[in-house]
Amino acid sequence: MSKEKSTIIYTLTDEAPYLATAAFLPIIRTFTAPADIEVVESDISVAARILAEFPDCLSDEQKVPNNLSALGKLTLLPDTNIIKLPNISAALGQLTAAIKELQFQGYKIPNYPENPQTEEEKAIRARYSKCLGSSVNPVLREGNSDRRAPAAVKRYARNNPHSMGKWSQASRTHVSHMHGGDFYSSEKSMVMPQACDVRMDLVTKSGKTVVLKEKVSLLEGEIIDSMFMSKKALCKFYEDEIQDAYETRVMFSLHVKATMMKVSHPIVFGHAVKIFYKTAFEKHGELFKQLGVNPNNGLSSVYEKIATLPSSKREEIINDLHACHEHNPELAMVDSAKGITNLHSPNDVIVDASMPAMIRAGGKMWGADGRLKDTKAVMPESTFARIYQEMINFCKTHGNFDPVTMGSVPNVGLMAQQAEEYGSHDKTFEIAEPGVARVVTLDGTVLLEQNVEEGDIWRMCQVKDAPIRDWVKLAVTRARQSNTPAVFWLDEYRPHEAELIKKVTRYLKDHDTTGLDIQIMSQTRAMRYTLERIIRGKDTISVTGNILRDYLTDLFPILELGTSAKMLSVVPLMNGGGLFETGAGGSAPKHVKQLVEENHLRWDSLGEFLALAVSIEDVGIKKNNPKAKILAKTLDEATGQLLENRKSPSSRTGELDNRGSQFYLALYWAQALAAQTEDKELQAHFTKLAKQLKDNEEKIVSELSVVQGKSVDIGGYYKPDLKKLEQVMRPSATLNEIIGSAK
Ligand SMILES: NC(=O)C1=CN([C@@H]2O[C@H](COP(=O)(O)OP(=O)(O)OC[C@H]3O[C@@H](n4cnc5c(N)ncnc54)[C@H](OP(=O)(O)O)[C@@H]3O)[C@@H](O)[C@H]2O)C=CC1
Ligand SMILES: O=C(O)CCC(=O)C(=O)O
Ligand SMILES: [Mg+2]
Repeated sequence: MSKEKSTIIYTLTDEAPYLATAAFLPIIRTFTAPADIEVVESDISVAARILAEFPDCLSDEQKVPNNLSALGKLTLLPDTNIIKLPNISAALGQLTAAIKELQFQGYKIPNYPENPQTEEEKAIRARYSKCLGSSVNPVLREGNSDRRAPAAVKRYARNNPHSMGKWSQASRTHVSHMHGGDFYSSEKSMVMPQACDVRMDLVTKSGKTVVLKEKVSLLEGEIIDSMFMSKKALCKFYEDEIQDAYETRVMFSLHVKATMMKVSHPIVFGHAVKIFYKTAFEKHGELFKQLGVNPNNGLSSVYEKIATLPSSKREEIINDLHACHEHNPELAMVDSAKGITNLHSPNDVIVDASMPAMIRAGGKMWGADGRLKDTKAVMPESTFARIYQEMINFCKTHGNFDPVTMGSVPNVGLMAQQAEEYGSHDKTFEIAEPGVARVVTLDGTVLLEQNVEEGDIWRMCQVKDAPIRDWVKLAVTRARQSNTPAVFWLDEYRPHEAELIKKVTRYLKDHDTTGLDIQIMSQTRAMRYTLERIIRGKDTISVTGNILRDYLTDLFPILELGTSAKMLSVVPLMNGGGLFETGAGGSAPKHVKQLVEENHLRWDSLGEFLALAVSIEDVGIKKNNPKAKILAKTLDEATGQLLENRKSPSSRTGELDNRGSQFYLALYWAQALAAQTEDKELQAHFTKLAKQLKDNEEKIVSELSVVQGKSVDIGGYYKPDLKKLEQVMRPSATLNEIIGSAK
């Protein structure tokens, strides 16, 4: 075996996964040390990213390195091995809350200038905007996405089916999307015949040329798209849908992804807020403007900004807001107990998680009275909304899916090198005045142009040729390795996808596809085809663009497994390294609340366990490290044991939680290492650990459970205090002692 030390980089992120890491890292290090694998941390939490942007405001002790940028560079190297946990893609409310907390902790960073006037304020805002929305994933995902439910996980779900709401043919739940004026209907696309630099500008009706983006460097073969969403059409759509929901007495809900589509979707969300609360916004428009109310941050922005007003004025506004509910449909709730609606904050309802939850619940969402009801799920962009309607149609006809018998839908997703929507963040603009929006080469040739009006959202997306080739290759590899049909979900009527289809057809010829079943279908057909197979217990790989990668890898796992936390989520980096993501879901804010209030962490670290196994296996293969290979294999066995013995965390306080589940993983892993005979050294080492853990099982489990039920202090939400966190997350002295001494 090579004696070279290998490194796995373990990211520190936010919220529940960060809490879980505080307990899990010491365990990991105890297991990897004998295989000469060093596990190093890299803090890419939203708090760390903010601090890294403002070294000039911090004392020397407070300064932190820009880990994200360093990791971004490492993703280009073949040796890189990163485990990436879910992180906050901050909506503005989350960003400002994090800033406030850091200021409170003594970091002298500036306030977020919501309405920057001076050059200095504009510069501060530009720095903060680097921490907004999806700003980690597009940097690290230098490869395409391979997400699937491992066999043991699928088997567990079949043997222990989660609850599923019943679908009725009489359900009135449906999806509403725009039929014109959205990105889909305006999209133009082209393939770059050669590399060149372009700019994005607006030639206004009054004859000015406003440069919106000075330079975008494009490569030969790159697909670029220009598209816009019409503000007029969007507002008319909302008016009609709100009225329709009111007349037909069905609940209204809005589903966007304001975090990942960090420029366009907050605007899309804000228009819904302004239209739903139209009379109040009309009456108090001037005052709201003065106060700096930003509807793109949801109704919570109104409540926040009016807090300083005299109580009589405040009450008047609140009454006017409430009055809007009288002539409007009922709104779906995020938290009915607290009166928090679907329009409260743009990061409360994130489409990839919210739509599957609704479909799993039989097409229902919570009403203000705490009851589940049918809903009009409004998703303005028609591009992908239709897949959900297709699934709803299917459920109405066939009833709910059965986790015991249903097949599986792994995904191969295009996302490398800021593909598609990931690359649109700095190329999305709210148009200030009517004119022609253009993508122009620096020598003046117009490549794409469209007429836009004030308030329209115009954007450019791009996808480079190399990621497309890699994506096709990954699809063929997965189809071959799993002997499963693969379907490219591509719509020939969408200009961007028509170009993709041409490339896919061409690049498929580079591979031996004999005996493989690989097809290309529009999204709705692909959904229908996949569902016809799923109810027959058959698996189908979905090969999709970036948005559907995101949507489908929550949708199918939530239906199949009850959660997307149990997904294996691998990003084979294009230059040979590996990015191993954990699960396919987010960072579960409500889990933190439960920990702080009741000292119970329901977060399931199964995603981390699965990611760790493939990450260690990667070390084993690339570094020719047989001990690592054994560690990976036995970790997989341990994960299987954990599922079989039902040692996953429970959601109920007092029962086994994340920490207990991690203890069992350690026990089963040590036992599996003790049982193997390939490596005597590892066997001897872990036999002792396995015995100690087993002998103390009862004591450890009791130490982990006795602390539950009381509130705890972790010293911060976005930047917890390390000592306090360690105390809370590692409450078993016995376990700590055994893990510490075994290293
Ligand atoms: N890869 C990434 O970095 C991603 C980051 N995010 C970020 O995460 C945050 C929250 O996003 P949201 O859309 O609310 O989605 P989440 O996936 O965080 O939450 C939805 C629900 O899913 C369940 N869940 C998710 N993961 C786990 C797990 N490991 N163990 C147990 N239950 C789990 C929980 O439901 P319950 O408790 O009811 O069982 C949770 O409340 C946002 O800030 C978002 O930007 C979102 C997606 C991906
Ligand atoms: O990048 C993000 O903001 C979210 C990513 C996500 O939801 C996913 O990868 O599933
Ligand atoms: Mg997602």
